[in-house]
Amino acid sequence: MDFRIEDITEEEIDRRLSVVEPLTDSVRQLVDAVIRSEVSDERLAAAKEKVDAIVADLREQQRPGSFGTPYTKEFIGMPWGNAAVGARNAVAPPLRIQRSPGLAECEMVLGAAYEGPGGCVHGGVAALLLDQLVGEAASTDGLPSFTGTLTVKYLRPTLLGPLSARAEVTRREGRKTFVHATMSDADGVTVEADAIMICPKDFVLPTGDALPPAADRRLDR
Ligand SMILES: CCCCCCCC(=O)SCCNC(=O)CCNC(=O)[C@H](O)C(C)(C)COP(=O)(O)OP(=O)(O)OC[C@H]1O[C@@H](n2cnc3c(N)ncnc32)[C@H](O)[C@@H]1OP(=O)(O)O
Repeated sequence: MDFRIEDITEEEIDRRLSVVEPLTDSVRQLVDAVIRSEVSDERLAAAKEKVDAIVADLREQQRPGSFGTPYTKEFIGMPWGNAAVGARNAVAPPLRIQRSPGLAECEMVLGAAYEGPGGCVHGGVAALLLDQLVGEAASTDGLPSFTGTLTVKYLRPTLLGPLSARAEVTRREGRKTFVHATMSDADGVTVEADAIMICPKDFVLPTGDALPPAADRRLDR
């Protein structure tokens, strides 16, 4: 796992985000436009040429493999490639997660890129987002927790559009944290999930350091 340390300030994080987040948003717009565009085949083919040129430009300098999760020395996490919340990942819906002890919540608008059955959210996307949320809720005490088991129950179709999601810790037993999560539309809960999150035994950072005290850790931003 890549938890490398990057020695930068919060101001530098903000500066980098101010550059990449608008780019990621534009790529999200691109994805949505490709799905829904009804322009001619010729214009679609011309768009491909332009996109290929942008890709070639960006690939002139790129890191090998994935983005990983760098941390500052103050243990602020930068999971910017994350599939659910990555600031540089256009696949991730633009979630803004609110955290308080044992609780993670967010509101979102899921559009055409997240479709499963016609007009409805893909079940795997709902599971992805709830998986992230249970991880965030379990980690609000600063202990990194991995999903051991995630059980998802789809109560009724979730229509694309404005939605909210919530995950709450229900109990802790040693390294195990139990979390209940829901996804809801304006009429109530559409998907619910229960997770057993586990803090791996003897967790140490790849730098060889033990984790700092929980109060000093901010696993995400
Ligand atoms: C802020 C960040 C948010 C991030 C959100 C993202 C969430 C994710 O998607 S994480 C990625 C998906 N999950 C994974 O890849 C995890 C892969 N699995 C593993 O790494 C390990 O199996 C891990 C860490 C879950 C458990 O390993 P380990 O620490 O060795 O567990 P182990 O010591 O055997 O067991 C500890 C306890 O957990 C239980 N347990 C172990 N595995 C599981 C499991 N899969 N499900 C439920 N319980 C389990 C054991 O029964 C044991 O219970 P008890 O103490 O009561 O006997």
